[in-house]
Amino acid sequence: MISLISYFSGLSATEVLLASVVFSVVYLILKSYRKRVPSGTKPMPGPFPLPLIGNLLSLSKNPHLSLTKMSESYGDVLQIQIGTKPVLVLSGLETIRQALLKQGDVFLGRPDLFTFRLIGDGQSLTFSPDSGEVWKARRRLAHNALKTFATAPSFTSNTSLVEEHISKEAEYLVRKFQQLIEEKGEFDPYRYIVVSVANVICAMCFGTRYNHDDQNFLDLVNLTDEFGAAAASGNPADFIPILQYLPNQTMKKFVEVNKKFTSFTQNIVHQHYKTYDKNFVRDITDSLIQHSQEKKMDENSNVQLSDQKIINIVNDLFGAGFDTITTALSWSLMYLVANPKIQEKIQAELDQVIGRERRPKLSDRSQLPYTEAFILEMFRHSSFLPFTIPHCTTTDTVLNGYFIPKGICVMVNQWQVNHDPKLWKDPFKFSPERFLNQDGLSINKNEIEKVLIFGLGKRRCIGEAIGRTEVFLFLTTMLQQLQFSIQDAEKLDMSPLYGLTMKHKRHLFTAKLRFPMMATQ
Ligand code: HEM
Repeated sequence: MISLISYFSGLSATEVLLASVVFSVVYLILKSYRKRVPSGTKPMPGPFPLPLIGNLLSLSKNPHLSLTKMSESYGDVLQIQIGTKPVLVLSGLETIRQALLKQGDVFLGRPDLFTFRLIGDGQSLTFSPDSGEVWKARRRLAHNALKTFATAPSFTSNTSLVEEHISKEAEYLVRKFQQLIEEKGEFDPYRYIVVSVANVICAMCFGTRYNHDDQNFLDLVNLTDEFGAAAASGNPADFIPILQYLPNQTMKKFVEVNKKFTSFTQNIVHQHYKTYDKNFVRDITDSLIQHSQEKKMDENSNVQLSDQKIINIVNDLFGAGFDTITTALSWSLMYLVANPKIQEKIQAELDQVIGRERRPKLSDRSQLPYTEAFILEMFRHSSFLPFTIPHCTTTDTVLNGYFIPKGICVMVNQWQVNHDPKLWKDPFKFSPERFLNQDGLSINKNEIEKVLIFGLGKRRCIGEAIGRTEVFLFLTTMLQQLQFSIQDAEKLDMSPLYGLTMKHKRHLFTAKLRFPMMATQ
C-alpha cells in the first residue's frame, strides 16, 4: 500500500510512512483532547471512530439492533460518531427515565438536522430545533386542541365526537374489506387502513373525509413510507454534509413528500380561513384560526405566536396522526394472522363481553384485558418506533457519572428497552399473557410502565390518548366481525424495515365474516 502511494505521489516510502505516523499521532491527540472532561466526571465510552465516517459502518441496516448490541459492551450511556458528529445513545429504562424525566429540561432539545429542516418549511413543532418558549406555547396549544376534541361530546350519541369518528371509519373499513373479499377474495389491508386512519385525523383537523378510491388522497397517504425512511434516526445525510448534495433517491422523494404534505394542509387551511365562523368552531384548524385571529398571548408565557407558527401545527398533527396508527394496526393484523390462536382468544373475549348485537365502545376497554394485553404486546414486540425522534441537550450535564456536552444529538433506543432481557422474560417471544396478572382477568400495571413506544418526559407524544383509543376501537371493530388469515402462513415475512416508523413487507390477506352483517348502529 505504502509503495503504491509513494509510486503515485513521487514521495519516498519512508516519507509516506512518516506522514502516516504523523497523521495518526495528530488524530489520536485530537481524539484524546475530545475525550477530556471536567474533573469528577467520566468521558462517555464508545467504539473508536474512523476519520470522516466515524462509526457509520457499525450502524448496519438496522441501527436499533447494532446499537443494542453496542450497549451490551459499553453500557447505557455510550457515544458514537456518525460522520464527524458525536451522538449520545441512551439505553436501559432507568437511564432513559433519569435523562428524560429527572433531567427533562436538559434533554428536551431537538438537533438541527438537514432532513428536519425540510419538514413543514422548517417550521415543524415536532422536528424544528426550537425548544424554547415558542415551542412550549405551540405544544400547549396543540395539546389543548387535541384534548378539547378528544372530550367534545357527539351530537348524535352518548360518546365523544372522536369516538364517533373512529367507530364510523372502522365500520366503513370492515364494509370495504367485505366488499374486497366478495370481489377479489384477497386484499392488502395496509392500503385501506391508511385511508381510514387518515380520515379520522382529517375529520378532527379539517372536518373532511375522503373516499377509499380518491386517487389524490391515496397518493398522498401512501407517501408515508418515503417520509419514514428518510426521517429515521441515524440518516447519514444528516451527519455527513456532502451527502446532501449528491444524487440521492430517498432524499429526492423526501423533499417531494414534504412539499405535497405541506401544500395539502396549507390549501385546506386557506379554505378554512374563507369559511371561518367564530361562533361555530368545527375542528382543530378552526380552533387554531380562532386563536391566531384573536391574537391571544399564550396564557403561561406571554409568547406571541405568528399565524404561520399556529397554522403549521395542523401539518404536524396530520402527519403524526396517521402514519403511527396505521403502522400499529397493520402490525396488529400481521401478529393476528401469524398467531391464529391469539386471534381466537381475542374474539372469544369480544363475544363474551360485547356479543354481536352492538359495536365495541371505548368504555368496554377495561373489561377486555386480553385484547388490551395483545395491543401492549404488539407495541412492545414490534417496537415499530425503534427510537424516539432524536433529542439534543440544552446545556452541559452529567448522566450516570458521564460528562455530556451541550448540543449533542441524543438517540433514545426504545427497541432496546422493549427487548431488554433484564426487564422481560423471553423478550423475543410474542406473548400477550405477560401483561396479565396471575388471575388472567386484569392487566399488570407495572408491566405497562416498562413498554417504551410514546417516548417519555417533556417531548412525550401528545397524541398518545387518541392513538391508544384509535388502535383499540379499530381493532375490536374489525375483530368482532372478521376473522383474518393469509394463504401461505409459512411465507409470512415479519422482518421490520428500518425507518422512523418500521414497516413490514406487504402481504395479501383474506378474511371470513364471523356472522351475518348487522346494520350499523
Ligand atoms: C400509536 C400511535 C403513536 C405513537 C406510537 C407515537 C409515538 C410518538 C413518539 C415516540 C414521539 C417522539 C417522542 C420524543 O421525541 O421523545 C411522538 C411525538 C409526537 N407525537 Fe406521537 N405517536 C402516536 C400517535 C400520535 C397522534 C395520533 C398524534 C396527533 C394527533 C401524535 C402527535 C405527536 C406530536 C405532535 C409529537 C411531537 C411532540 C414534540 O416534539 O413536542 N402522535 N409520538
